[in-house]
Order: sequence, then structure tokens, then C-alpha cells
Amino acid sequence: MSEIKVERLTKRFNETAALDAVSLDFAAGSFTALLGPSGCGKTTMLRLIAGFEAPSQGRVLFGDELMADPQRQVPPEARGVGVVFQSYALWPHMDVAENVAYPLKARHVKRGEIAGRVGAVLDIVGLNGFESRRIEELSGGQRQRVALARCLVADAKIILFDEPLANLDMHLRSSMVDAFRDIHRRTGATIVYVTHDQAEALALADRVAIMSRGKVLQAAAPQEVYRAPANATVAGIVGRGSIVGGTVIDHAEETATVDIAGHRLVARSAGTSAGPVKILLRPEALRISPEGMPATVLDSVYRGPVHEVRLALPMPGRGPGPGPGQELLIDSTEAVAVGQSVNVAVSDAWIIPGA
Ligand SMILES: Nc1ncnc2c1ncn2[C@@H]1O[C@H](COP(=O)(O)OP(=O)(O)OP(=O)(O)O)[C@@H](O)[C@H]1O
Repeated sequence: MSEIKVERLTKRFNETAALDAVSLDFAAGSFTALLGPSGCGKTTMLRLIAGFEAPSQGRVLFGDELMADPQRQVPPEARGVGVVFQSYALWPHMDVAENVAYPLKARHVKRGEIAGRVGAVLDIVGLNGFESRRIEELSGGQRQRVALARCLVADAKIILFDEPLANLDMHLRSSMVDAFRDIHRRTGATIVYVTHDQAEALALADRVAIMSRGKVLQAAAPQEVYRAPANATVAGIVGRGSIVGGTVIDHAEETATVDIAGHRLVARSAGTSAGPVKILLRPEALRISPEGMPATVLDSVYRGPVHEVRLALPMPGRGPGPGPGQELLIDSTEAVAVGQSVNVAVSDAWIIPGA
């Protein structure tokens, strides 16, 4: 059963639709990341689910129960939803245990039970032994863990996260990614997680909903949005890669032979396609090799384990050489010189639907 269902959900602020007729189901126990550029409507969607905003049109349901339509809204505190924001919103004058216990005290849970539940969630977030620490004595990552524990202690079936790791440094972020995966496993909660960090979204979620301008463009497993983006906008939001023009020579059901700058290769395809198409080539599917698509090195930047190399494809009818033609991005383990002629072997290509 769907734990959360949004139906043609629209939120307008003045003239602009921050959310534009979005329909999406969130299965019980699923972990969905809302991913997209700044201003695309991620936070608005979360706030409508939490009950901090009312819909302009459409509905929010939890199971069969109506939470909100333009006329009626169940107040946030009656929705039984846990919310964790980027700012931790902790009580500075309380210690860790008091902060975490707060939602239970507000509900008049018995003192003996509170201690046990606070201990259990501090264990989950790795803050055992920090019970009597003051908030100001904690690092940013520890504060976020306290906020997480305070949310978990209430045992909500639905937990909403709005960029919870945005204030943390890279090292802490990756350790928190592990903590979130663990929390999802242990609680089985239905999680909706807003981020503009695609690495975080792909690593954490079992489904990624790609948003742009108030719409959900694709909602699918991380591997699917990466390998088979539904359109050019999704391809641009998720992962690195090049989108090049080509022509379909011949097609089967799920593949097609395409011509890219005079070179033929087989690409995956969502259905039959013909004529000019746009093809997505991911850097890891391209390799400099003795044979393959001819190209010329435009630029090379060392990025740790690999050189990120920009290549120019030959212009049709002009032969190889740099020009205002199409470009490829590849990761090369070997250094290459600008201006060098190379060949590129392609192990995977995707014809972008409708592009
Ligand atoms: N209270 C408000 N009043 C007016 N406009 C708003 C309000 N809240 C959001 N908006 C507008 O709605 C659009 C979507 O905003 P939203 O905060 O949902 O985006 P977002 O995807 O979460 O962005 P970010 O990643 O920057 O947080 C933006 O254009 C924003 O300016």
C-alpha cells in the first residue's frame, strides 16, 4: 500500500507554480530522494506532505486518509510525521538527552520509558555516552545526529528530511550517509529525502525523483535514472556525461545502430527510434583504445585517479580535428596531450527518448 500519495498537487506562490500538478506514490517503507536544482520545488513538496503549506490544487493522502486538499488540512502535529531540517533546531539550553526526550515529554510518556527510548535512539545515531553534553559542546555532525535522534524517538512511520547534511563537511557527510541507510533499515519508515546532491541521492535512496520547474520528470531506481534518463534534462541533472547528436541507421526493440560523426555503434534505446537522435555517453563507458571513434584531445584535467579529458569529434564531411563540433568527456587513466588524435571505444550508449 502507498503510505503517501500526492495527486495532481499544485502549489502557487503568487503567479509561479512552485509545484505543478505532481502525482507521485510513496510505497510503505520506501526511501525516495527528491533531487533537482535550486528552486525546482523539492522543499515545497516536503512542506505540503508535512502540512506546513496548504495545496493550491490537488491532494495529499496518507494511506486512504485525506491529509490535505485546498479546503481542508490536517495540522502538522496531527499527521504523525517526523521532520529533520538542515538547521538542527535544537534547544541550546537543554543537554542531548533532554533534547531527544522532548517529543516524548510533550506527549506525557512515562519517565522510565523515556530513558529507555532515548538510550535506544542515541545508540542508533552513535551518540551513546553523550547524554549530558550541552548542544554547544557538539560538532555540526553530532548536532545533526541529535536532531535525527529526536526525530527517531517519536517512532514516526513517515520521516521527511530536508537537506539534512547540507551544513556538514564531506567526510561527515559520508559517515552520515551510512547512518541514514542504517536508520532506514532499522525503522522501516517511509522516508522522503530532499537533496540537490546527486551522489547522496543515488547512494541513499531506493528511488530517485528528478524534479525541474515544479514537475517530477522521472521517478525510478537510482541505476535507472543514471543509465536510462527519461529526457535530456534528467540526463543533465544526474551524473556527468556528454550528449551528442547521431542518426539511427537500424533499430531493434531495445537497441539501435547509430552513426555518430561517421562512426557506427550500438546504443540502448527505450523503444524504436529513427532519424536524428541525441545520445548519452557516460565517461566510464568510453575508453581510449587503438580502435573506435576518432577524436582529438581538446583539454585534460587531472582529477585524482583519472584524467578528465574533453575530446572533439570530427565534423561530418570535414575529417578529424578541433572545430565547433561535438564534444565527449572521458575519464582516462593515462595522460594525453592537447591536440593528440585518439580513438575512443564505446561500451555503453543510451538514446535519450524524445530528444
Ligand atoms: N513562501 C514562499 N513565497 C513565495 N515563493 C516561494 C515560497 N516558498 C518557495 N517559493 C518559490 O517556489 C519555488 C520552489 O521553491 P522550493 O523551496 O520548493 O525549491 P527547492 O527545490 O527546495 O530549492 P532549494 O534547493 O534552493 O531549497 C522557488 O521559485 C521559490 O522561490
